[in-house]
Amino acid sequence: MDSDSKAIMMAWEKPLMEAHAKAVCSNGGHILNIGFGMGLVDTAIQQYAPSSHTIIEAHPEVYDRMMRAGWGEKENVKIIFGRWQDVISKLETYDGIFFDTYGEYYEDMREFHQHLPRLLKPGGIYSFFNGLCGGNPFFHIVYGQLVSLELESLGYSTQLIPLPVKDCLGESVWEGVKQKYWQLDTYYLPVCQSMSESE
Ligand SMILES: C[S@@+](CC[C@H](N)C(=O)[O-])C[C@H]1O[C@@H](n2cnc3c(N)ncnc32)[C@H](O)[C@@H]1O
Repeated sequence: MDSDSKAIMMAWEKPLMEAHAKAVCSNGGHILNIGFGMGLVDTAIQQYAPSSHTIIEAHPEVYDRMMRAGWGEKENVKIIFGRWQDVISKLETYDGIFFDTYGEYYEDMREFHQHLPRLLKPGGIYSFFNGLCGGNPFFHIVYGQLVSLELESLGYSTQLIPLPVKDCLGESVWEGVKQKYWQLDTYYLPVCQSMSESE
């Protein structure tokens, strides 16, 4: 929750983050996650014991919380503090990449996608938190198509895997929250792969 009671990440997303982790860790190897938040996806990634697990986080309070929780001492974890835009030159290549800087704009994610061909190894899997227009079923599908087309122009095919979320989302989840950022019954989990690999 931010200082204005606007939700930016909530515990109901745990099963979704577990599904994202499973997708990006399906080849094992070296994993990159951008945006630590509550650490849900990173906790799930750790369960797959990747060879290396790089986390980029920009918010000083989130970074402090990560350090206090011992993330800095995990053997296979490398934490890069800063905005991904400012630290991208420090990155290597990865077998799995997850991107969730929710709070940033679509344009930021779009800019990140331009770096995928350099960051994602051949055969690697990319996924991102698909909260695009999560309050409107029509525009959510439109955005899903748009981002798939943009990724296609970079050489990636995108599968949007439907996951039912209605049961995780009773009214009590939103008590005290100003803006429901998600109002749909189905979450479409993106799984992107180079088109030459997925043929
Ligand atoms: C919604 S949370 C991520 C939640 C995470 N997927 C989880 O499983 O808990 C978004 C995170 O991205 C971070 N963030 C936002 N913009 C960023 C940027 N430009 N570079 C790096 N981190 C950023 C925020 O500080 C926040 O911790």
